[in-house]
Amino acid sequence: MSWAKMATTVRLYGRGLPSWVRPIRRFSAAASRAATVGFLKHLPETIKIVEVGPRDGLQNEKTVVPTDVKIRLINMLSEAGLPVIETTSFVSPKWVPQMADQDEVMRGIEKYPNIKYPVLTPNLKGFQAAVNAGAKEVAIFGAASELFSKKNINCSVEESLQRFEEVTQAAQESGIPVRGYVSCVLGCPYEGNVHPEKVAQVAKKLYSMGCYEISLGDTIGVGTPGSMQEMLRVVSMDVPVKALAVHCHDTYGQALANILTAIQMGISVVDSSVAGLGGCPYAQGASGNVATEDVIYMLHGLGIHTGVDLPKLMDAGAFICRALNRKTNSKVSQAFCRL
Ligand SMILES: CC(C)(COP(=O)([O-])OP(=O)([O-])OC[C@H]1O[C@@H](n2cnc3c(N)ncnc32)[C@H](O)[C@@H]1OP(=O)([O-])[O-])[C@@H](O)C(=O)NCCC(=O)NCCSC(=O)C[C@@](C)(O)CC(=O)[O-]
Repeated sequence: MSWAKMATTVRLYGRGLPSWVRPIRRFSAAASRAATVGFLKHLPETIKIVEVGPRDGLQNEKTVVPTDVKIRLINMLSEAGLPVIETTSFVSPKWVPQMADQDEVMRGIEKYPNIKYPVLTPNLKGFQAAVNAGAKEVAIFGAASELFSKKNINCSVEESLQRFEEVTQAAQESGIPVRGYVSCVLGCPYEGNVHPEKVAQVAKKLYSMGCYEISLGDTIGVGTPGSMQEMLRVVSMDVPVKALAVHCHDTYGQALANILTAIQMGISVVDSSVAGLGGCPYAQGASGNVATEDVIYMLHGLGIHTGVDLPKLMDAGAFICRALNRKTNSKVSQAFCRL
């Protein structure tokens, strides 16, 4: 089925449905019932999706993605109703050449009033450049693993926290909200196992610096519902669960199960990437982030509100996959394509 036909077909979802969609709807309805009466009854009513495709999704692409393609992608994601779209990063172009057009991207996108467009800033230099380019929200990114910190941002965890302190202070003075990331929360490509206590320590420091939300990254996608549950149990003793988000890569196919585990524990913010694009350049072997389309399909099936229009999101996924000459990693988009 062509993308155009598929998009039209998907738009029918919820109205006069063709026969092949009905089983999907029945599954969704059954899941919604399970959400209210059964073992899934403690789910939040609303989940905020943080779309990281334009940044995390593209940063690892070997061929430079043209700036106008990035801008169009972000505009399509805005049209699809994503409430937060991580737009680019103000890091060294020598380290991550793909993000070297951060200024043009920030200035070129259409900024919808109800949507946030945060950017990554590893240090004060990045923060100042981001503000000059019009950023209204930034994110700092640390790790629960020493070796990963060194490879990713060229300093120890302790040094990174000192740099982040400078950023959060400057941000507070300018009234700019800061989000914090902790990478390698369920395993590190260089150190292996990571103790939940170490994750909690870093998360607590970022939170006490003033980060309004801490995104816990399973950078290499090795976690399982068991390790996710244990890590969240420990971290939520130090940081309120309302201030936590999960950021799952899907290397071992565990991302949706891990997200479901997290939301059952009260997490109501989930990071994901359109078409499942992504991977950190300093985490070899890690595959893409969980696909936003698949997360939305699961959440809507559970009767959870996200405000995201799935057909429009799938259009954005189709657009970027065409531009990258790549098949989508979203199972939902693949399934609709086969229909
Ligand atoms: C952090 C640095 C900059 C330190 O890099 P450094 O080399 O240690 O920094 P430095 O202070 O020694 O400066 C060296 C050069 O970089 C420049 N520089 C210094 N700062 C900046 C800046 N902000 N923007 C632009 N340029 C900068 C600085 O001006 C200088 O330029 P030169 O004099 O050589 O021409 C570097 O290591 C870097 O850029 N790393 C990139 C890290 C990155 O983007 N990683 C991917 C994102 S994290 C991720 O994907 C994980 C996450 C968040 O998704 C969650 C998960 O999945 O786990």
